[in-house]
Amino acid sequence: MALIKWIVVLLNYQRRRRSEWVVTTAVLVSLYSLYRQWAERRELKDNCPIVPYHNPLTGSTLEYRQNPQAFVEKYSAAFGPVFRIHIFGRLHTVVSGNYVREVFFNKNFSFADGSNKRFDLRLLTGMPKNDIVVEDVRSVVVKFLTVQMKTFTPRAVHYLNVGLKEALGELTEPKELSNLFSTVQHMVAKASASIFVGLNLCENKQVIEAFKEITTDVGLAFRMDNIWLERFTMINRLRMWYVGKYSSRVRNRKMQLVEAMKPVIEQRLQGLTGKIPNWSKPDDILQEIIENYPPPPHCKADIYTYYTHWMIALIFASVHTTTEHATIVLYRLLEQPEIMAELIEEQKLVYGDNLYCNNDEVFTSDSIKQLVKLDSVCREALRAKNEFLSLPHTNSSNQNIILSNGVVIPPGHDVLVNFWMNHRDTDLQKDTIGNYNKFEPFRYVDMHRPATKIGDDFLVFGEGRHACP
Ligand code: HEM
Repeated sequence: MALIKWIVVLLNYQRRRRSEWVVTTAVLVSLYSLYRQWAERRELKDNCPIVPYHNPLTGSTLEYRQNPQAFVEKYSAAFGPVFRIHIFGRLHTVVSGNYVREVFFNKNFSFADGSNKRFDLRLLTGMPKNDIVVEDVRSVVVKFLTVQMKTFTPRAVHYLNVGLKEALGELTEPKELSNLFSTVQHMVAKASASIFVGLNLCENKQVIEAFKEITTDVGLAFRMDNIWLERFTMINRLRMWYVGKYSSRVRNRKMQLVEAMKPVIEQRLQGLTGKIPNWSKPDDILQEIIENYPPPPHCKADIYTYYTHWMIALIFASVHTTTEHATIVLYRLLEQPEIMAELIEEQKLVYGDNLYCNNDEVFTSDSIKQLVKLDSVCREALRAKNEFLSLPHTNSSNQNIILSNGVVIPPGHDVLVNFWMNHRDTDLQKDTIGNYNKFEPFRYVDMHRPATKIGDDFLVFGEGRHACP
């Protein structure tokens, strides 16, 4: 009996200690957050309006997440193109209208630093610091991908078709799908792999799995929508580092890619030294990287992992983004199926009988440019997509940046781009149709605004020095 009493006392004591810990931590966290807010607001001594909020710990985050469209419309109408909000645990400045270019074109604003606070690819996938820098990734895309569009376009079209057949089988009769994303994801992964790692590796199931899944794996291993945790940049960086180092989900996926690529990299390195008779240089991005970007002297990763990190950087830039945006376009077409007939008519005009003769070579970048109606559907679907406050940019310099209206952005402070309002701004949008809350498929026909033309009125690919190449 005495023993039971003693155990109960001990358990109660432990429970009390645990609650004391929880309460103490909560108090410290709250005090720290309040102090940070006070310090931030003291630093921001301009007259920029701040969206009112009642709870100093959560700010406007819940209101924004509940209905982002209503939120941005309400406060843009109330405060104009530049205002501040307390969101995601910190004060941010929101910019819209022509002010967005003051952010995109200023070299002291960094998209990489802004997005790394919430999603640092290097930490999350265990890539050593400085082995691969974003400027080099951009150069690779510009020098070896954009320039070679003529060669790569028919290949991409071919492998999109192969991917479609693999995902759905031979389509001899209509098939019902529960969603489009996974089919498009398979198609995009297949086409991207054919260009990034080449024609042999794109037949490897493990490689395609990794191309498809690695972004989701990282997203599942690291969730950044915890309203209490998101304010702590350092703790979140630690969490990201932990995922990159210890998450078995991420590590296994990475190893899957390394193991598949190892023999191919080995063979290519030997081929370059002339040890393989009749070896011909493969025509893909991996080959260009092997030849032009050898591991830097400080690189501690083995050569296979180093080149795999390159592919991971390219996958993160391209596979999920392309899948998501292509899916958005397809859903818009499903919403208004009557548009299809016009698009098929346009394709018949451009390609004639070639459309049905299974010859991917006819899909050149020049012929695709003639599909102006399809292009307009793509641009319009992306203009009208559900994106609100995004593309965070941090002032990465050690001095204040002053916007042309006098608003001061101190070092380390983040700016969010008001994507939603710019895409509906009647001063910026130049077409004659108007009605920007509606999807108008042929809004851009004859407007000389193809889906690739970026600007203040179309921010899907960013703008300025770091716009999507
Ligand atoms: C629909 C698909 C895509 C979308 C919506 C998209 C969107 C974006 C956005 C918003 C940025 C940041 C721009 C800025 O900071 O101003 C970006 C940067 C970038 N994108 Fe894309 N992207 C797409 C596809 C691709 C593809 C296929 C590649 C090729 C590998 C790619 C490579 C890059 C690179 C390398 C950067 C970094 C540029 C830099 O920092 O200088 N993207 N993209």
